[in-house]
Amino acid sequence: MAVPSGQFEINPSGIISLPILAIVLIPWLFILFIQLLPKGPIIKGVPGSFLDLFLCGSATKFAFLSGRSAHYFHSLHESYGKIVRFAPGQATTNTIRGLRNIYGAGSGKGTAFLKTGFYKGISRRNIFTASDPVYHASVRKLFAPSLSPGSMQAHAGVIRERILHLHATMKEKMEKTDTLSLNQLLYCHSVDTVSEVLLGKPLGCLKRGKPYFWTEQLPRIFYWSTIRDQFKGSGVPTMIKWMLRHLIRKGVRQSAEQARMRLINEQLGASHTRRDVMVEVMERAGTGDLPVPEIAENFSAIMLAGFHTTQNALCATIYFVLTHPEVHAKLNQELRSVFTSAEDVSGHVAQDLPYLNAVITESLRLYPPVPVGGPRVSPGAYVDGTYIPAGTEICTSIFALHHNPEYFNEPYEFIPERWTEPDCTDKKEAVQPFLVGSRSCVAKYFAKQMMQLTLAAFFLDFNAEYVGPVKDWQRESRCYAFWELPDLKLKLRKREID
Ligand code: HEM
Repeated sequence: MAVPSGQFEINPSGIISLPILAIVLIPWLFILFIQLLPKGPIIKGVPGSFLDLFLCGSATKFAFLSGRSAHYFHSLHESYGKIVRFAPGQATTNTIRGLRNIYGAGSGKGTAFLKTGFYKGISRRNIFTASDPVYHASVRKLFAPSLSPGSMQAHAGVIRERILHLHATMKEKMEKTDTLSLNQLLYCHSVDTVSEVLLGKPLGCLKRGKPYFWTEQLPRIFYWSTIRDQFKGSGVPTMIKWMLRHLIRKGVRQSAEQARMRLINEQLGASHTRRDVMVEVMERAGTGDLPVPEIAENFSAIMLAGFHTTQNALCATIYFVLTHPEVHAKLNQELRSVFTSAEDVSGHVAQDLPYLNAVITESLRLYPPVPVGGPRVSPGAYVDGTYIPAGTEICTSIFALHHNPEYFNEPYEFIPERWTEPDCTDKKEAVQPFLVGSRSCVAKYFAKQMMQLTLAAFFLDFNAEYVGPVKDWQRESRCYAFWELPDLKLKLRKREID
């Protein structure tokens, strides 16, 4: 009988019979199961899914693979409490004390919760991936002074120039259509701004109309690093690595790295027209003992860490403001009382605007760009009253901490007034999107300044309306280290200044 069009004919002799499939599959699954059984210490007294314990943390693995890890960790805390086992040798906390115990612990030998092997899978040793506290401290000492609040003020003018370029690009596009998707534009803006402040050269992504491939590698690298971490010892990562190398994307990661290092090395040799971060760092490096290739590797790491994080935060804040008309009106009123347009936004004034900063902090609370806290290895210490044996992996889920109902009234609501009303009883110190301690975000003030200036300028220059399909920004986002954002589709009009 002829098979209807669009369907495949099934040849019964051509398919593998069920018993043969079972003979092959069952031993393979059994070996995989044995390989994935926990090899580290068992955490006693920490609750978690009983079923998952015997299924090698497969629910967690699925959550990571499907981009639901932030929500999954939060739901584990809702079911099991403040410290939860999310895989046989791995635990998470969602409390302020837990956060301080893990990330605020000293960096002394034997007392610090050091970064886990997960980071080694991301790239070579640098400020972000290093677990050795001595090496990390030497790099941090070299870069941190140029990213302090005092130093950042000197870059406000450059950031404003980038913003004006962004607005000019948007206005040009608005001549053809009044509806724009801002995701890529804000990504290009973040890349150009971060590279200009750090290296003294905007990469020209906005001008080009799209990012360079190598600027977008980090989420993929994080994704594969997570898979490697979750499936370590099972042979699965080796198989995937082999397939990627030989069959699919031969050398993509390598050429991305080469392109990035070429740019940095060019800038190290170029003459700079202003005192950007690279000029300052190289002056300081003259008296230290970090070789130039190591400094270049660190510039690369710092730059990459800034691209997606700031774009995530900018997009989310614009979405939250535009979907809350009363917040939008209040913010406009504050901005217009001190600035006329994007041309005159200034870092000094923006940093002291209470409502603008409340909007930013509330957005970072609801939608922290790094939602699942960085994993650390316990040195054998108490975390919020529970002993976590040496060698166990533990983290604070920032998303779960920021939504902890013990700390926040209406934790799922966007309420900037939490940060301005003196009577508000919410626990403010529970909001730590940049983490705390010696491994917290080294560029926190840079990120904040970029947000203050970019957002102030956007709301001053445009009347905007959100016209995208999303009703719940958080639920509709996938999380692979950073968020994979929904479409920030806006209907825009240039604001007439009266
Ligand atoms: C809103 C924006 C940002 C947020 C929420 C954020 C958040 C974070 C968090 C949570 C960490 C700790 C990660 C971990 O331990 O696994 C971190 C580290 C780091 N961030 Fe950011 N970040 C932002 C923007 C930036 C920018 C703009 C840059 C650079 C231009 C940057 C550079 C770094 C670096 C280099 C580290 C590693 C610091 C160290 O270990 O000493 N970040 N950031």
